[in-house]
Amino acid sequence: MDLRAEHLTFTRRGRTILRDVSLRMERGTVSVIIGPNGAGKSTLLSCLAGLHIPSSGDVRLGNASLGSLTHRDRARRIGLLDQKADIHWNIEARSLVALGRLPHQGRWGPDATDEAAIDQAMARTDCVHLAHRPAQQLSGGEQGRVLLARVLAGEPEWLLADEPLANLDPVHQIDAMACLRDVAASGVGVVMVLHDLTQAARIADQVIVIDQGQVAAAGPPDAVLTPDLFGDVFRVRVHVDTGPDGRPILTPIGRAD
Ligand SMILES: Nc1ncnc2c1ncn2[C@@H]1O[C@H](COP(=O)(O)OP(=O)(O)OP(=O)(O)O)[C@@H](O)[C@H]1O
Repeated sequence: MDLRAEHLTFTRRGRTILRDVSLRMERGTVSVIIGPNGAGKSTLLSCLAGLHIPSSGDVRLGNASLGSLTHRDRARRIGLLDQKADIHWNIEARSLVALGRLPHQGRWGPDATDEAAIDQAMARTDCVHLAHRPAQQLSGGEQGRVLLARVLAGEPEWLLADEPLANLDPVHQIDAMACLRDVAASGVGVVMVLHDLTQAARIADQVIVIDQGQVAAAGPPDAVLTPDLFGDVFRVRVHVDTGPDGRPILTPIGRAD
């Protein structure tokens, strides 16, 4: 079952933030959205998660319009790791992760399946030792891992993540990327916003470039991440190297203009 934006336009306070965006993402693959600041990437992710209602066009999950799903069904099927997911109240890290199971729970609270999903999500994101720490007191990177665990605990069909590597140190960036790749390999559709071009080139099956609210390009990394794109959309020159694994390393080295 795929996730599609069909001629999606989103207007807010008289400004058109997304214009006629059409995209298709498949389960079991990783799609990475890149683009300059303010291009509309986070807004697009919110539309794909069903949090913003399109001004025109539609977002469809298989044959169903997102707008036709109940909140609970949508929450079960789509997990969103938000860029601005602040932790506003004092709660232990494990209890925060447990919130990710809410769409699955009956009236009697978490059962053994829920507890196992919570534990597994915390293990995958290296958070087990943080379980009883107040989430507000964790570092930015630790909070990021706990919040990723919360989304994973919900075992969604679709995992949408806005800059999931923000604040993570190198080893946890590598672990998070491997975790998201594994999640996709298990059949989940992963869609994420990244700023790091090298990480995008390494993990993406499909790279989606958003510029000024429109799709500038979409396709496999090799086809999309070209010198022309870096110059036209990002306005930088990029040095391309090949890593020991044969995959590209992309380093912005100067302004294009
Ligand atoms: N609540 C809002 N009200 C009005 N305009 C908004 C709102 N949220 C976002 N915008 C505007 O929509 C545009 C796209 O914002 P968005 O956050 O989607 O961009 P982005 O590509 O994710 O940027 P960044 O890389 O800086 O995170 C920006 O011009 C932003 O100012």
